[in-house]
Amino acid sequence: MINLQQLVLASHNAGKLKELQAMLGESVHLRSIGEFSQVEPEETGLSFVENAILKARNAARISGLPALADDSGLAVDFLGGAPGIYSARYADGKGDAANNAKLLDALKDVPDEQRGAQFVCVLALVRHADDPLPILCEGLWHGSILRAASGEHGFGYDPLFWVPERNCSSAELAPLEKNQLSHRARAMALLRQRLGLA
Ligand SMILES: O=P(O)(O)OP(=O)(O)OP(=O)(O)OC[C@H]1O[C@@H](n2cnc3c(O)ncnc32)[C@H](O)[C@@H]1O
Ligand SMILES: [Mg+2]
Repeated sequence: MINLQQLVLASHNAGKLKELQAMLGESVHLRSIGEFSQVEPEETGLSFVENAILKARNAARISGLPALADDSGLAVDFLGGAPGIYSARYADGKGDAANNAKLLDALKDVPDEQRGAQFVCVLALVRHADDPLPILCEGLWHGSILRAASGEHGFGYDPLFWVPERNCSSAELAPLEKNQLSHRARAMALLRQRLGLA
């Protein structure tokens, strides 16, 4: 059994922490790895799964507690799935605004019907740093890339991600709504089932 009262989130991204805590509810208290260390591990994996496991193991090692990691990103069809696992580093670490500007520029001549994309989220939960059996859950969210940013909620690429089922960008969704529809919500629903919380 995993002690969910003492679970560390292996992420330095405040947006993820807020969303994941809201999805888990008050019965699970997520502590941020930032309480233990400000050093971010190098994400050397070639897949979301590898990076999620790597981050979870690192956080468990540093904290001595079970750890949950979220590796996520945006896969754009026209770009062959890029930026993918490199989503956070797309504009060489210059941050969300630079990432979004680079994406808009890469797609500036691409017609609407070729602007499909999906958000991907892999959650990895390890009981301890050397856990041979991490729990892995994946969620996808299909949409397309807008021609200009729109909306103030969320984080990262949300202002550029068109949500066809709601006819707005994901940054225009209320946080509660994004947390029911998103890639992260889908991965978390599977994780809750696996943990017997659903
Ligand atoms: O690795 P940690 O510390 O968790 O934080 P990070 O921000 O570096 O996270 P990732 O390595 O998983 O990179 C995820 C990238 O994908 C973007 N992203 C992931 N989920 C998103 C969401 O729900 N909305 C918008 N952008 C998202 C996010 O902004 C990052 O640029
Ligand atoms: Mg990262």
